[in-house]
Amino acid sequence: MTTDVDVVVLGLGPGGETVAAKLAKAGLSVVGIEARLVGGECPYYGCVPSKMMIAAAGTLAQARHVPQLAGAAQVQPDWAPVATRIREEATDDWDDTVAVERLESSGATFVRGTGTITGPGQVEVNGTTYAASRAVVVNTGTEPAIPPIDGLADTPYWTNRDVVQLTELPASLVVIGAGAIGAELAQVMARFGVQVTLLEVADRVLPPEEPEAGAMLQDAFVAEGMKVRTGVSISRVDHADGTFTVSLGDEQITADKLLVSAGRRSNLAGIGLEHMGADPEASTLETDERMRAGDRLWGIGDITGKGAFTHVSMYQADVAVRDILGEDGPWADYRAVARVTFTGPEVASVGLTEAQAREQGLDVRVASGDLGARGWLAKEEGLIKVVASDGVLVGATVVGSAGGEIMGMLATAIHARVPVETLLGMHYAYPTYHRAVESVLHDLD
Ligand SMILES: Cc1cc2nc3c(=O)[nH]c(=O)nc-3n(C[C@H](O)[C@H](O)[C@H](O)COP(=O)(O)OP(=O)(O)OC[C@H]3O[C@@H](n4cnc5c(N)ncnc54)[C@H](O)[C@@H]3O)c2cc1C
Ligand SMILES: NC(=O)c1ccc[n+]([C@@H]2O[C@H](COP(=O)([O-])OP(=O)(O)OC[C@H]3O[C@@H](n4cnc5c(N)ncnc54)[C@H](O)[C@@H]3O)[C@@H](O)[C@H]2O)c1
Repeated sequence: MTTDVDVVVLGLGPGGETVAAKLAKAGLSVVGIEARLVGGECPYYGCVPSKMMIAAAGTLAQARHVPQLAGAAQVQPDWAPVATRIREEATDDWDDTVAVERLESSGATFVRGTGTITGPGQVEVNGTTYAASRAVVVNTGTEPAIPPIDGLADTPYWTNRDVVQLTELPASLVVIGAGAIGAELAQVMARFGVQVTLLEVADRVLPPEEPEAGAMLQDAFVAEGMKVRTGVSISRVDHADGTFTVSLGDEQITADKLLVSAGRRSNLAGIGLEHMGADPEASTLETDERMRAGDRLWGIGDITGKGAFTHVSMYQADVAVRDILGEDGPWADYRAVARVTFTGPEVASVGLTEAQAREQGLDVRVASGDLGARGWLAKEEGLIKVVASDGVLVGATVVGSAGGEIMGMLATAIHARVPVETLLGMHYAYPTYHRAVESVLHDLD
């Protein structure tokens, strides 16, 4: 059976859901296809439950800061309120009825199932072919990547999808991978009293970020009692009698549970991209500034490789919507992609790192400093680093409890190409955290 529509959206992560709803509201006939839950990884297994966990763990950390500044406080962690909030307030017990109703109320048709592109503009799901006259928008996202470590595949390891569903915590946990997922979840577990060992193959935690940021975060992890091992090579993983054993050559690390957070794999293979002229073997879907990936084909979200973040997926969704509706831009611009790893301290960054700016052959100036008066008042260590070229900022990193918020002004400066001279002429309220930006900018030359 074939049904004619204007647009098919394949995969309804944050971007796909946005595209489907906005195009339907604009009057197009839209079918949205989702194999699992409408909204994708972020609301059910990613950002939302993990940030609920982080808010709870951060509260414990604040209470533990009391002796340094204000006397004594007793802290008795309990996972039950976190598990309940995730179930009842965040995920509706992993039920997307509300999201499906929201989508359908926009006028879109929803189909639950695994869709496959079978020809130009044609997507098949559950035995029906939808023929799109205007666009197929692919937003199929990612799955946890499981590294090819001997023995690992045969063990009952966890991924982020298991950790967010926990009702009880283990006594001990090994975490493989200290990217954003590993760093955030490992610290939550540690703050709730789990004995955590974090293993990272690269020479530092959060390898894509500035080395100074990774070093500061690693120190914070160790100060909170986590074991952190960088530059490791895991030779084997075993599971017997309820215990995981992770072998680093001759050395063995044991724990009750194992979390694999070693990166993500794009859901591109097997979805039939070759029928619309795209490479089905590629790890990312190549898109232009309008998010076009071919004739009548658009791609958005993590699969585009432009930053695996909810806000990037939704930004790209808006670009694709404008293009499909025949509107003018603005088209996609990735100079000032902002990102925050919500650890304690937060690691927030925007634009290029110093190394990336140098690789691009830019005439680079850098400066860094601490959190100034506010950091001293709060007894808080932190870092602000800026990367400038030709009189404007091209990158910045902030490490601190309010790192993501301080980074906001730096993102504006990079996005709008505000000259450093102009930034130096503005007012910075005393004693805010962001006032430290001014001193760092003064050190640029
Ligand atoms: C633990 C964790 C924490 C995170 N925290 C943050 C954060 O704080 N901030 C942030 O910005 N980002 C965060 N992220 C990343 C964020 O979740 C993703 O960038 C975001 O979900 C955007 O993904 P997406 O739009 O590409 O699609 P996804 O959310 O991956 O959704 C894609 C959807 O497509 C469906 N699908 C796949 N193939 C098919 C098919 N053939 N047919 C039908 N449906 C299909 C899938 O079932 C899925 O629901 C986090 C991720 C994780 C795992
Ligand atoms: N706060 C946020 O915005 C947030 C939070 C979580 C995730 N995310 C997004 O999701 C993406 C995926 O996160 P992720 O942490 O899974 O991936 P990642 O690629 O960022 O990190 C994976 C880490 O695992 C390490 N690794 C890989 N194989 C290993 C091995 N065999 N042994 C030891 N270490 C190994 C890698 O070197 C890397 O540092 C992130 O890049 C980010 O874009 C964002």
